[in-house]
Amino acid sequence: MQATAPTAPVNLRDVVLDFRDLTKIYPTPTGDYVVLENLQLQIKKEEFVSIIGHSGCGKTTLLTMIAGLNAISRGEILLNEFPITGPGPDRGVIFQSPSLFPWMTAFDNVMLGVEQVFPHGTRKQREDIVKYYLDKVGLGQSMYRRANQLSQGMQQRVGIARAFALKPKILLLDEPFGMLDSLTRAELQDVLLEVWDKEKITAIQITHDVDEAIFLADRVIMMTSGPRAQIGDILEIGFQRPRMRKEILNHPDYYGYREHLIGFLEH
Ligand SMILES: Nc1ncnc2c1ncn2[C@@H]1O[C@H](COP(=O)(O)OP(=O)(O)OP(=O)(O)O)[C@@H](O)[C@H]1O
Repeated sequence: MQATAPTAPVNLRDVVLDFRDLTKIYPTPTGDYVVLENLQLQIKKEEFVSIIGHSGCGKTTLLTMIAGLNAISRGEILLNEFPITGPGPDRGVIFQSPSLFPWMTAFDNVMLGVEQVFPHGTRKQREDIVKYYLDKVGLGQSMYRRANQLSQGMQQRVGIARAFALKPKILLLDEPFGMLDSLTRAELQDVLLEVWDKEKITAIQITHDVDEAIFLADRVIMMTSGPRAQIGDILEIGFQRPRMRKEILNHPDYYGYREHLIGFLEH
């Protein structure tokens, strides 16, 4: 299928990430594997974007290139007009598993990153940042418990607190709730949206869950299946913010959005 990217023109002043002819090729023993080819996309400041697509189409590849952790083969990604060439504190990542130091408290796990990003503040200022975000994700009473004494959902709350506490310009989320049961998943979607609504940083999230994409995103980017994956379609989600789960589920547009996404994935 030849991909098109039917999207409304974006005002260039609002663009924070600009993907220009982005191509990724992995060398393999049987020859080059072209995962993404000539991908074009613009993401706006303060936008929440979800990316969905079949397994193996290149979503994580795309996210790790934005993070600067995976080399770009051809084309470029401009971040505020400058090409991405490596990782930096302007981009924060939340992975499926938050990789905490198990013997350290939730507080110390977040503090570790905050000390690196804000070395010039006072100890008190750094402590206030850590406490503020742990409180926001609902860990006000548990911040001095060791990470290995926390449930998976609580550990991911620490991951969310840590990512926001480092004050990135762009938040990259690689299936952050993929390992959680559906109840915890819904809880953490609410937590994420609550913190994000206050901070309004640009967020790009990979998910396999169409309901999650609709609940969280301003736009859902649908990727075609690889090899040579591109943007197949883009769906604008018009729900007002802040979003309440119950209102969204009862909204007359909800099932139209859902059918659009499922229709694309089943195509
Ligand atoms: N380092 C690598 N070397 C060679 N091929 C790779 C490498 N990393 C990923 N690939 C291949 O590139 C393709 C895209 O992988 P990627 O992990 O980006 O897909 P994805 O859409 O995130 O998949 P999933 O939804 O299953 O997580 C896959 O076919 C994968 O096997």
